Amino acid sequence: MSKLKIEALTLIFGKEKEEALSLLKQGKSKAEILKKTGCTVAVKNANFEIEQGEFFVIMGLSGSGKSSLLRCLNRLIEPTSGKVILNQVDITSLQDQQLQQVRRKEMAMVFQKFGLLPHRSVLENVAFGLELQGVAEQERLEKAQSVINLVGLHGYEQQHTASLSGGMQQRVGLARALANDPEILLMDEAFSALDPLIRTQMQDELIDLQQKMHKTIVFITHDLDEAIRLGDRIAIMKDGEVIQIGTPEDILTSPATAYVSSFVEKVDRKSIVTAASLMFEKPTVAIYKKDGVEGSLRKMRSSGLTSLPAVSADKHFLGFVYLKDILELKAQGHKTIEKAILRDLPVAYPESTVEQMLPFIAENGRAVPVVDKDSNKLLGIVAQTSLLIETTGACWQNVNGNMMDNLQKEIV
Ligand SMILES: Nc1ncnc2c1ncn2[C@@H]1O[C@H](COP(=O)(O)OP(=O)(O)OP(=O)(O)O)[C@@H](O)[C@H]1O
Repeated sequence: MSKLKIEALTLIFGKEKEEALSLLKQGKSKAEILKKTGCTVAVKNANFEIEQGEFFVIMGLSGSGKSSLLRCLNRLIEPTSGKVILNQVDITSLQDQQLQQVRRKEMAMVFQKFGLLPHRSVLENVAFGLELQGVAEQERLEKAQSVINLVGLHGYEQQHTASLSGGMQQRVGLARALANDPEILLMDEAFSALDPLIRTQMQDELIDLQQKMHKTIVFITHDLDEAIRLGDRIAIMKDGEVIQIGTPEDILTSPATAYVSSFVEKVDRKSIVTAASLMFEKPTVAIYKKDGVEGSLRKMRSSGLTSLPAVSADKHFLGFVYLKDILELKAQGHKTIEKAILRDLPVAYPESTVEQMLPFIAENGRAVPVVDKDSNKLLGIVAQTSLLIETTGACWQNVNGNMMDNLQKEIV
């Protein structure tokens, strides 16, 4: 069951919203609508669901509509059309008072510009939201103290926020949002103003916090590296449209458009792309002992590969077999392949990353066997070419994609 469901959400800025909306429905572009009506389509027909406890990142360049979309989620901006369904309730239909409740209890927002009260102490800032809600002093100070500890601000309680560094101020902003114990955290470019080192540290801490607290987080960034580090899933926006939603690996390995490809080309994929997305899932190219020397030669001839994995009758990975060794056995008049199986080779698992598979790059170009961790059954093989291409950062879509297709055709 989804925590948050966004249905056909559109946001238009400007006076002629109705006309703009109807032009949008006719398929007119953002630029055409701006020209005809003077209205800006900030969000165009967004549809997606966010799961309870998910870290959901919305990524896009400046002006792509991220902040507008985020602000529609708690109705800081009223959507022009569409629904935002939180825990099965459409919050676009709520009256002011109920909406206040949702904002206070269920969603909290953390901004890039920290929005703190500069001349109040850290403790007072963190307790501020609770104070607005009329929570008694003792209780609010206790709650504030516990989140202060959680975000690593212990010892800074009495300092004025104006005297703190950017990173520390952002922690105060985060603590203030957490003080209400909201179900959902909305974070708008929360770390963008921070120095790179502090930013990475804050990202790590947020991941830790998320794991401890199981909050649902909607996080906006214009930085794909940050999106990939943080997101369980990433939504990529362009010109008000969500053009792709997927896990970081989905987005890196199957970019939906040329636009997304152009982004992902620059990303270091080694720690993200896994064996699961690189492997041929057809261990039909594997050799069984019963194939013997002649059967092995036939499989090698038809696959065009000079080394193939050998498996037992129930598909457990045994080792690799090389063409030259099989030819030698044939020359010696052997019928069985037992002596040619090169055993005790390292194996990869579906979740092994390219980085983890780098030591497998062998001079002789042997493919990497991918096995099930529990059963040791062969699931597929990753070609050395795939590993090399991922490692050298060549354009996966253009080079590897076609090459893999061709190889796959040859093998099947
Ligand atoms: N209050 C407003 N009035 C009119 N147009 C607006 C308003 N706020 C945003 N826009 C326009 O809506 C579009 C989306 O802007 P938005 O700020 O949501 O994008 P963004 O991806 O968050 O960008 P940034 O990272 O720069 O904040 C842009 O074309 C922007 O100019």
